[in-house]
Amino acid sequence: MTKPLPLALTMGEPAGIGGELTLKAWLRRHDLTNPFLAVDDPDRLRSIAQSLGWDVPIAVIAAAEQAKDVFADALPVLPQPLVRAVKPGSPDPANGSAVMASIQRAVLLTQAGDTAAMVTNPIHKAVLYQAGFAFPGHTEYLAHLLGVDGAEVMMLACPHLRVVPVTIHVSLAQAAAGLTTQAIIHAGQVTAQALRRDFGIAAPRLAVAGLNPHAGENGAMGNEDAAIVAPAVAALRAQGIDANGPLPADTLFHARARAGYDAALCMYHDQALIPIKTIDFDGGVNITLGLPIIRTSPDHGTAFALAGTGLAVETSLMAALNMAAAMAANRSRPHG
Ligand SMILES: NC(=O)C1=CN([C@@H]2O[C@H](COP(=O)(O)OP(=O)(O)OC[C@H]3O[C@@H](n4cnc5c(N)ncnc54)[C@H](O)[C@@H]3O)[C@@H](O)[C@H]2O)C=CC1
Ligand SMILES: NCC(=O)COP(=O)(O)O
Repeated sequence: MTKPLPLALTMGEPAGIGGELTLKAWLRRHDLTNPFLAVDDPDRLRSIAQSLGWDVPIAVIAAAEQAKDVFADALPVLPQPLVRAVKPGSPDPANGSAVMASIQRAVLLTQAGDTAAMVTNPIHKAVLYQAGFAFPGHTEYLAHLLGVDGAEVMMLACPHLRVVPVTIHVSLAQAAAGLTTQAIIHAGQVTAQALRRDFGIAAPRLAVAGLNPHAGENGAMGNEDAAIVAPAVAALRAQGIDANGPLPADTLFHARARAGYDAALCMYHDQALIPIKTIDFDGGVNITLGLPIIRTSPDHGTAFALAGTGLAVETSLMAALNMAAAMAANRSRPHG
């Protein structure tokens, strides 16, 4: 049997928990579907492993194809040197160029088909902005690198819930002011396609949350639900997508409600992310839909206070690695 293609795992913010999560994921490699390679600085990974007393041999590789042969015995690393030595918890914007280069190289590897998908370790947005990063996060940066600006859709998934924030990294005021029927339709179309292609759900059901309390209460609590959200639901239904809403968001996430849909379209970041991070912070996966490649990520951030302690929980990264592998396997299967 041929070995599955490796996944490309980025460095993330080097002062955060990404490095130790990468090492922990390799130590738990028997729980992974696919091997992975780290696009990272081999010296910093060696130094974290040594300081934590973890036995992780590092294999510096020159090409992705070498990863699957060494993975059983060593962590394969495509070298991406840091600019400055790192102190855990103390980020240095001088390393921003290496953080961005790691993301760019993972994109290129996956675009070329050398890796099955890319998985990103968390970046620290404010630190990267100081290094000239001009995007709200990976989601928008990846769309830009891949030439599909505006097509990106963020999904977060755990075994009990999938959520899609229609507006993403903007203030609450901007989310309300900038919400459009077209953005909801786009998110619904991309989500329905992903549920079919990547998650094997033949007839996906979408729940569409309202923006306002009680989905506007017939206009008494805002007119956006009737004026913006309801027309989007109607348009999605007219395209054959099983969408329902606008539904009051406060009653959308309890267990009986969740059984009624495959993904919830939410109108703003926290409406989507609070329920999933509450239900399954340690198992949530962030997925960028709408790209020509597969990208997943743990649902959490850089957790500076934990960096260097070895205490960061690796399960969200493990879930991201296995979800990327499962999505790649689904995409490579012939669809009737
Ligand atoms: N995909 C990405 O690159 C993401 C990046 N971020 C960025 O991370 C930075 C820090 O964000 P915060 O809001 O502080 O969120 P955070 O997720 O880094 O931390 C929130 C809380 O969860 C804990 N935590 C996080 N990950 C953990 C893990 N694996 N094991 C155990 N405990 C964990 C932290 O210690 C902290 O108490 C920000 O710059 C944010 O933008 C946040 C989410 C995703
Ligand atoms: N709140 C989710 C988050 O910050 C992840 O963003 P991204 O870096 O995956 O775009």
